[in-house]
Amino acid sequence: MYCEAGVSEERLRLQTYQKNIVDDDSASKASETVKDKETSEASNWTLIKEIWKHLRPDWLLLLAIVGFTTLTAAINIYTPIVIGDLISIVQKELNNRIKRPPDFTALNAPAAKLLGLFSLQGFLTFLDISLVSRLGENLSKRMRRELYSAILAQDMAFFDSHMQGEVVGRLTQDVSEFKHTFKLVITQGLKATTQIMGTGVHLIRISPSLTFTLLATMPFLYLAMNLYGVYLRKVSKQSKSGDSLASGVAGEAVANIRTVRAFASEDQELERYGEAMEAASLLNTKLGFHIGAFQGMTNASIGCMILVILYYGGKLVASGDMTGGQLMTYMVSTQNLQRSLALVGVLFGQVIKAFGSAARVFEYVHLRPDIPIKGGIIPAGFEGRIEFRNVEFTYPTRPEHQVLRNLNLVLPVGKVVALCGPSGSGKSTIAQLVERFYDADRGQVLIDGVDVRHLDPSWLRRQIGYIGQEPILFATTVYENIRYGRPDASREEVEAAARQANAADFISKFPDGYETVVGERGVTLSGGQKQRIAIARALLKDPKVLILDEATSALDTQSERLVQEALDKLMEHRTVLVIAHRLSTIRNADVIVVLSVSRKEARKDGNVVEMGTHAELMNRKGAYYSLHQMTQQ
Ligand SMILES: Nc1ncnc2c1ncn2[C@@H]1O[C@H](COP(=O)(O)OP(=O)(O)OP(=O)(O)O)[C@@H](O)[C@H]1O
Repeated sequence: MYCEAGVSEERLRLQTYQKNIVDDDSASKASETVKDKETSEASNWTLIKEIWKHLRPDWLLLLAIVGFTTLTAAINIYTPIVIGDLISIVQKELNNRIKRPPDFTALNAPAAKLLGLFSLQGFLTFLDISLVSRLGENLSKRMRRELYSAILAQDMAFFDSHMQGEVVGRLTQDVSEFKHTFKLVITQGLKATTQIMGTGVHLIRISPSLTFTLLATMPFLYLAMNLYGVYLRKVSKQSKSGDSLASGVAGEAVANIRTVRAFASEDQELERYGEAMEAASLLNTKLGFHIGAFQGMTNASIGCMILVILYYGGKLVASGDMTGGQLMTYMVSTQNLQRSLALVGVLFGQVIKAFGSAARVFEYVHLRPDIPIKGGIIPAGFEGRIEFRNVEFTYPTRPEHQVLRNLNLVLPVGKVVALCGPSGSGKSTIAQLVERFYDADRGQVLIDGVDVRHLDPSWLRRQIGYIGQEPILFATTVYENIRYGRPDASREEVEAAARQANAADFISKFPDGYETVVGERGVTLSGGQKQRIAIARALLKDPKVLILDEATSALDTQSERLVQEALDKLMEHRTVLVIAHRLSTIRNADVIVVLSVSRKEARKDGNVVEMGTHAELMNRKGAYYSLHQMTQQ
């Protein structure tokens, strides 16, 4: 069927994928799927440019935050100086207390200054946090929008080879993680960096030679951090993929909980999730190891810096180029510097992770689908003649299995063409090619004589109505579900479509009528009810071409009668392609096409075994006749 095909391949792919990411060190290799064109490693610079694109609309807000943060950092550098002044006054009064009684009024000025600084600092912190929160939300909103629109624009081959949970995970987890780190970097990181620079200047003023000795070691440290950072980013991306795959496994089971329950396969699902978690946890542990090593090295480097100060500063004091007090002040300032550097180190680890997340977000954004959702010719009129000319087709996710071979088929305007044949013979595939969910590998699918590849896909899909065996409804009201067929339809048109589809009666019996919420995928409705809502939706869409994929096969006789009646109305004056297993439903079709899975049976080595009306095919006593006899037994 349309949606369920390829589930087993998906699992196989998942297992291979998990094995890859554990065995293989290369994140890009791990994320390769059959039809994966995702770019492996976007450079940091490209990522920064992407992020900036989403930040630019808020540049004023960003500037204000940078200004406020810098001011907060300046206050943090200045406050110890005022505290020092205050201590000096106390010290002075202490020294003079033998000569005269202490005069505490001298304390008022620095105390008032401190009060002003603390109040300003509090106010700036409030501004910073609230503005950064706003900026982060705006940024993540834009990223999510762009990512979601990129996901929705992907072709079916993409959805065949990516797990639902993994795709949605990028939209939720990855964007959230990026947003969280972004906010931290803008507030804490910026402040720490400014403090590092401010304290640095302060240190140069105290002792230029000692400070330059320290600075000389910096480029080596920077280079080492950068090199290790590149590697960390790769490991981080792998670990994120592992996490997403685990959520994908759980998401799939929860989405298909009815099947899981019916097969009592809860334990099996738990085990599958456990395996995925195990793989993810191995990768996360590896990441933790490297982040630990990175931070350990940062701390050790800072310790070495202190040693340099003591050693070199001690020599300066001994040679009379520096006082003991100055060395003390220098040490205290470097302690502040060390704290800021440690914070930057911690943030650096987070930034590495966040870059991994951003890379995963923008990976999909840059993925160009082979079949776009829009663009191309929009013909002035549309008759509805469909032709398959020498079509060959293989699903991209299963290149070794050719599904359609030399298929030639015409769906005349306003006629009903029925496809029958064994399971796997390609009936649904033909329908998917009409909708251009996939492109033929060779040959052409022509709509009114124009190759579908030249037509605007969204225009084409608007001309086609599809009713499947298990209609998918959205978790909203009956009314909204019907109106999905034509969002600008009026209430009267929606109700008229429901009446035509034999749905008005049961809808009016619901206490909330058209406002009844149908639950996820329409679970609160019966199969026949869902089917009639889907028919009402299709009636409202009023398509020229209709595809009925085993639309009544899952229903009981009573329900089938109601649905069939509705379908008969829907089929009037349209080109209809019926996919059927039960031959009873296609007796009246204008043309019946019998397909085969095996090459031997088919004409000219293609898929079609026989073609004709019911009477012609019965007289021929060939494949259709045999199928008919089988269903009669
Ligand atoms: N998305 C997909 N990716 C890979 N292979 C697929 C996909 N969908 C279907 N197939 C394979 O293509 C072949 C034809 O499938 P299709 O669904 O068209 O058959 P069908 O005649 O409609 O079968 P059924 O009557 O069981 O619905 C099958 O071998 C199937 O496994």
